[in-house]
Amino acid sequence: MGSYSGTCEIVEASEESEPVQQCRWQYQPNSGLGARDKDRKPNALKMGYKESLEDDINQLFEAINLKGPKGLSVSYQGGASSSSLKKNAMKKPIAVGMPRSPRIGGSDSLSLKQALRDLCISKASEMAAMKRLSMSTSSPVASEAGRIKNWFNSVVVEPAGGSGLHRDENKRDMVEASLVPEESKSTSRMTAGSHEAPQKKSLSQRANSSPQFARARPEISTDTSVSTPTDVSASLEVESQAPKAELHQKEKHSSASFPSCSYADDDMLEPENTLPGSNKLPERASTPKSVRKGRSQIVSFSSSISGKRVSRMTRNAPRVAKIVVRNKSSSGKKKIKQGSSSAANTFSEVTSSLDSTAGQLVCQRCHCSLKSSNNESNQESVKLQSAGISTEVSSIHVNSDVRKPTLMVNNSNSSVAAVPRAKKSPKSREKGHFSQSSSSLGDSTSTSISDDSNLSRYSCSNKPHMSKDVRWAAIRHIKMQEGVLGLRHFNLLKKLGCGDIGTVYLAELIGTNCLFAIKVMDNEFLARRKKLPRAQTEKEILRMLDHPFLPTLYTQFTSDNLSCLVMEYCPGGDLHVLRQRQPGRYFPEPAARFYVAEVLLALEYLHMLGVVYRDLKPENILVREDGHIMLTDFDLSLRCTVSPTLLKTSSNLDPARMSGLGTGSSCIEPFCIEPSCQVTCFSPRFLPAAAKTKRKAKSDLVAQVRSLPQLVAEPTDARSNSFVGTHEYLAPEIIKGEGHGAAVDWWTFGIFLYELLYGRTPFKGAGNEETLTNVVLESLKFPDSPLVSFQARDLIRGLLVKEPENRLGTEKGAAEIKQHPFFEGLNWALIRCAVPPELPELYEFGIPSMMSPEAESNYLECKATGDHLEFELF
Ligand SMILES: Nc1ncnc2c1ncn2[C@@H]1O[C@H](COP(=O)(O)OP(=O)(O)OP(=O)(O)O)[C@@H](O)[C@H]1O
Repeated sequence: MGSYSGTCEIVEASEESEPVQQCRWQYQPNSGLGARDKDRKPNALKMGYKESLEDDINQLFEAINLKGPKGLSVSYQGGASSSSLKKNAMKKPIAVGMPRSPRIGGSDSLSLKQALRDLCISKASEMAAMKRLSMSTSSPVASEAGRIKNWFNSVVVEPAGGSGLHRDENKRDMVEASLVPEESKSTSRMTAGSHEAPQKKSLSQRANSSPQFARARPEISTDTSVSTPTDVSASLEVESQAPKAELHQKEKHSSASFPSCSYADDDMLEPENTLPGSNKLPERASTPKSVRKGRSQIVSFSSSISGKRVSRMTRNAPRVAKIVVRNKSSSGKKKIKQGSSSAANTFSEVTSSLDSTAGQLVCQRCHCSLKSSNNESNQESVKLQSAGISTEVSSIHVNSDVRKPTLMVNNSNSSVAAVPRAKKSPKSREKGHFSQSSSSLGDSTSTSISDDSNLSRYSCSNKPHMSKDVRWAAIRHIKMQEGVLGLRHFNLLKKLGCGDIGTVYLAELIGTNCLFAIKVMDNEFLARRKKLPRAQTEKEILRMLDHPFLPTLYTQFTSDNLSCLVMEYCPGGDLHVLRQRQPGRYFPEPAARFYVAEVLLALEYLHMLGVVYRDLKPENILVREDGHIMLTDFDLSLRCTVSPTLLKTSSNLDPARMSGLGTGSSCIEPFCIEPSCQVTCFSPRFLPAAAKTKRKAKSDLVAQVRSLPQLVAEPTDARSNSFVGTHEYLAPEIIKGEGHGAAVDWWTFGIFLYELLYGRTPFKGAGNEETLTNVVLESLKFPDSPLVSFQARDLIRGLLVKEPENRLGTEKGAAEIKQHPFFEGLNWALIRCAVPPELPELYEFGIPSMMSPEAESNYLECKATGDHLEFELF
């Protein structure tokens, strides 16, 4: 299947300024327990900056206790003393059920501390808004952001002197208030808009010229997105002057051989076909099978459409942008899936024999150990790192009693790979698959130059949710020893998959037992294909992320012109593969609800960081070992500025009440799991103490929440004309070239939910053209089977509104969607503790089931000769 390389790509300026952390949350040792762990240890939550966590928690508990039992819907045993709380802070996973379930795991006892901790995790999105505020000081909208921030501070932030806990709570309150939807519109501005204005105009004209699109054409004002280039902190580079559409097609090679992979030669990458009318059009990449995986990137509308209504429209229009349609071949997709899926196998094997060393990292270079300050928590910290729950930061100290890590299967040399395992796989197979020679890598990367000269910038200090992950310590340790980190310090165990801009490997940081996913990108290749901006975009976005459902970037460096991103490894395969393995190839509704809910939180967080994701699809959602998700792949994302916009002031609010001081509340507990409090558990405590009944409390709460000042902190007005995404997931406004913004993510979110529930996307046609035509013109239909609830269908209907301005989420962001009845009963704050849908055994994702014997033997063969990895990467 072809893939087109682009000349009209996202070129986003790097945001070098380090975001100021206005609010952080950290987790104490022993807090890292997987969602499935039955025996949870007491967790201590630290909120705020430096204050003693235990003190704060204990104060909070005492305060709660003093207020009497009425507010506590979660039982804890042993009273409110700190010791008893610790003792009884055992927590069972909370089940996410269908909407009819009144509460999640309501019968289970919950750890207050655990709940608080997870509440904080779940509030990462709100924190992102604050982070974004602080980052936007240099943007043209800084003054507005500052004004709102100041206003907020004056209204809700506790005066100086408050404890860190209070301060944090208030910030949560503030952000929560911002999530309450209300009528207004955002003043978010997309910094790159100006670059795309010419294209936008022409594409709009083109779209308008097509009567077929008249009824579906959104009424988007063309003057909403243009900003001057000087505004641009992140820009789009569009070759809008070219009166032609140039399409570069690339066949994605996904050889099963390791480590060779991925990129085709130039001829295959950039075929250019000249069409009449001086327009260069691509050779169509219309193999229906590949449509699903194909992604179109910055393409003029006609690039892949010929004939039919859609193509007529586009052909009538002037071509102003180069076209880049990337279609992954079916074989390529399969290969990628193989790689992705096999990750689980690798993980199982790598971890299968490592229990004994799980709690201790042994450096094989200097024979010292990377020992957690809390040995007990060490293993669990690793267990939970992929789940986004942190434990104590490991300290590094020499340990004369060296514990050799369990030897990994390695058929090449003495390279040893061990890993603090997250979960013991019940079975281990595929011995001998991890044979990449570290020495060969070392040879090939002898000129490693660390990009990450300021490693501390990417240290855990900027990623609170992963701050206790031992991997930070492992990286620091190697860096301290070697000075710079390079590819030679990693033992590449396995290729996980190939993308358009790089290849992802499972890698062990040699001597540390720590596994990472390393994305390796050839800078020369990227430069030749004009894909450096995409790589840069991905890198910059990854650096910003700090969320349980998004990947953590540990470090980055350049080795021999190979740009490497060292990320969190996600062993569970992706949702696309997982869906295929479901009976009927669709997910049961509770499972679908779980996945889309976590994705929604990730999208919300991204939006608050000023990132429009644009490429949502099951393939980009990896499943962690614990069953929670990780949204990946940001190279097609759009970065824009976000200016939290005050939708509604509330002059009649008492600031003291808004700050949550001095009033009782039926929702005082941040760990409340009452469905009726799912939004308000983060809201200020302002309900009158006299609220007797739950119903009364709820109605009062709703009324008072409605009276809160409200902000929208998502980029509701961002605009781009790039043609990006995957055909079946493309929003109508992208296809029509009328400019798009964050609403495209809500469209794709609707497609995503539809696919999970029905096993297919709603507008899929026989080929790309038909699919695109259907997206724009066909009305949404639901199959009779499988049976899907009214709430789910209603949500999909709200999301798949063709006019973005009328689409659910467009005006007020994720908050609108979260409040849909489909999610009723789901406690967003505690979803991180919910029991994920059952996963097949990890090893079942592996190579044998996905790869032919022939391919597998090639794979092994190549691995054994992987001395020149760098030459075989691309
Ligand atoms: N952190 C990770 N853990 C495990 N597997 C990963 C991880 N990141 C990526 N992968 C696997 O590697 C494959 C390639 O990822 P990559 O992001 O480079 O390509 P892609 O998803 O096809 O997107 P693109 O073409 O835009 O780069 C993915 O399909 C995924 O299966």
